Amino acid sequence: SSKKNKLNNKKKVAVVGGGLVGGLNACFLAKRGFEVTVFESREDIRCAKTVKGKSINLALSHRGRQALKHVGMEDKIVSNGIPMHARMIHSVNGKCSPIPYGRKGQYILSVGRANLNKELLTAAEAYPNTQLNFNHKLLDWNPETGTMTFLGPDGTEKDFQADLIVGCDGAFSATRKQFLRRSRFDYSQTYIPHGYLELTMPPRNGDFAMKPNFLHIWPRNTFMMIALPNMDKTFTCTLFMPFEEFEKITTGDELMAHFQKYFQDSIPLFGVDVLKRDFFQLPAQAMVSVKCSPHHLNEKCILMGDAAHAVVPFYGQGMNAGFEDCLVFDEILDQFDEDLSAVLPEYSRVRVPDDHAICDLAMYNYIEMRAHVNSRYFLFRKYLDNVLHFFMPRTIIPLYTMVTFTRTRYHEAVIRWKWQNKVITQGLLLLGTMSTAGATYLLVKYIPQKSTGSVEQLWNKLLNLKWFQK
Ligand SMILES: Cc1cc2nc3c(=O)[nH]c(=O)nc-3n(C[C@H](O)[C@H](O)[C@H](O)COP(=O)(O)OP(=O)(O)OC[C@H]3O[C@@H](n4cnc5c(N)ncnc54)[C@H](O)[C@@H]3O)c2cc1C
Ligand SMILES: Cc1cnn(-c2ccc(OCc3ccccc3)c(C(=O)O)c2)c1-c1ccc(Cl)c(F)c1
Repeated sequence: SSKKNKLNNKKKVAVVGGGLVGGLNACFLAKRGFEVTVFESREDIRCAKTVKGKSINLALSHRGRQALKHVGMEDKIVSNGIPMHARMIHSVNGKCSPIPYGRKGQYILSVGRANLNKELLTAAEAYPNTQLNFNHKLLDWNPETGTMTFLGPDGTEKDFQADLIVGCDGAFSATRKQFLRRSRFDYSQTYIPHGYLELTMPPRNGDFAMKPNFLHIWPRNTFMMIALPNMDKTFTCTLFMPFEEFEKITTGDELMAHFQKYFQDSIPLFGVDVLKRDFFQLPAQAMVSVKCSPHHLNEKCILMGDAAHAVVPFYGQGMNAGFEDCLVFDEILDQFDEDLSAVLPEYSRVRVPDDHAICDLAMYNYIEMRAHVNSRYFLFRKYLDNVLHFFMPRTIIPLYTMVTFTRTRYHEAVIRWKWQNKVITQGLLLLGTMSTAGATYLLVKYIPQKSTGSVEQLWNKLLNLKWFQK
């Protein structure tokens, strides 16, 4: 309402971090009429040539799309993404097996990180009540007054006052520093022994080297590789290996021997020279999992995105969860009529269990894939999921489907998944018991006469047992 908007313009909100979640949050908050100021430590990536750092492309799925849709960005982002309707599982022998994600409409999108970040910054900047400040690095802030201190482009320190600070400054958040000084603030971080490295698979004869509308996966237990398509007909392949394995590969020959053994089909698609160039260009990057609680401090500050919950990338949900943070916060602002003293605690109460659940799910996937998942197991599990879901669509919904294609709260998806596993286990047990009983019955019935006495006695004893009559 205009009255509310008039009131809002008085609320000054500082968004720390102009990455994916900070960019989207700026759109949400500006759309609501707040006076939004974004502070980003890096330069404006829209002027920079290339953006080094994290993954070059990402899987965008339902949760992230719903958040983008709320600020009118979904169509633009989706139009620049490439749909992946199925996984393409690459076996060691080079065989490729597609497994659909679900019904026709269920697909995930490969989107370019840099382009997404640029689009979000441009969309935020389009609001008259938004200002973007680049080359501004948050040094610290005062929880009582809300005064922030930034290191500006000229190397001098600048203070800034806000009614609300939204910390979207990533896994190594400076905003979060103040939280760590508070009593009853829980914090944990875990580095996993795997690192990741990005390799580019060039086009072949002017077209994609592999089928583009798939999430390509080479599951090799300890080693995994995935490939997501880009608009320029390249694939960005991410190789996940323990750091100690990366350290063993120091020469081109060692690299080729490794790829011959585990990812042989990909060698002609990369080309030996490209593979060697990309592999030795940058060191493998670390992956950290961060959990904390609560996500707010007083009614002054709220953490969202990786600043609140950095997840290992084995579910393709980090950005989607961060985008959903923005949507949940917006929903609670509506619920409590923007009364921050109620909104911030409610946001932590509602969102922390879900952000912790996706942290745990991503780590579970990592451990499960590292331990069990080769291509045969991957295919078996996903076929089983799809068959059970086909015959009992309302009873059995694969966990990946709940996480990726619905907005089922992450922690509720885990509860339902555990219940489903119990149903499946008991179902299999019952099936086993019935078939054993059936087999025994047929055995007893058709065994030649002379030897049936003892078996008959046994059979009657079995039938008289209590547990048979339940
Ligand atoms: C290899 C890999 C693959 C991934 N794949 C996927 C995927 O497929 N799907 C998915 O959903 N997610 C994926 N993710 C996760 C996703 O990248 C993150 O969840 C997402 O980038 C989080 O966004 P964010 O804005 O919270 O943090 P970031 O993207 O880290 O942005 C933080 C911003 O804050 C700025 N900043 C930092 N400190 C300060 C400071 N002191 N002052 C001012 N600014 C500051 C930084 O410069 C940066 O611009 C992947 C991550 C990795 C590492
Ligand atoms: C970027 C992105 C988007 N989604 N996923 C993803 C993750 C896990 C999956 O299943 C786990 C599983 C398979 C088999 C048995 C148990 C669990 C599936 C699936 O079901 O297709 C898809 C990824 C991804 C990210 C990193 C690696 Cl290493 C990877 F392989 C895929």
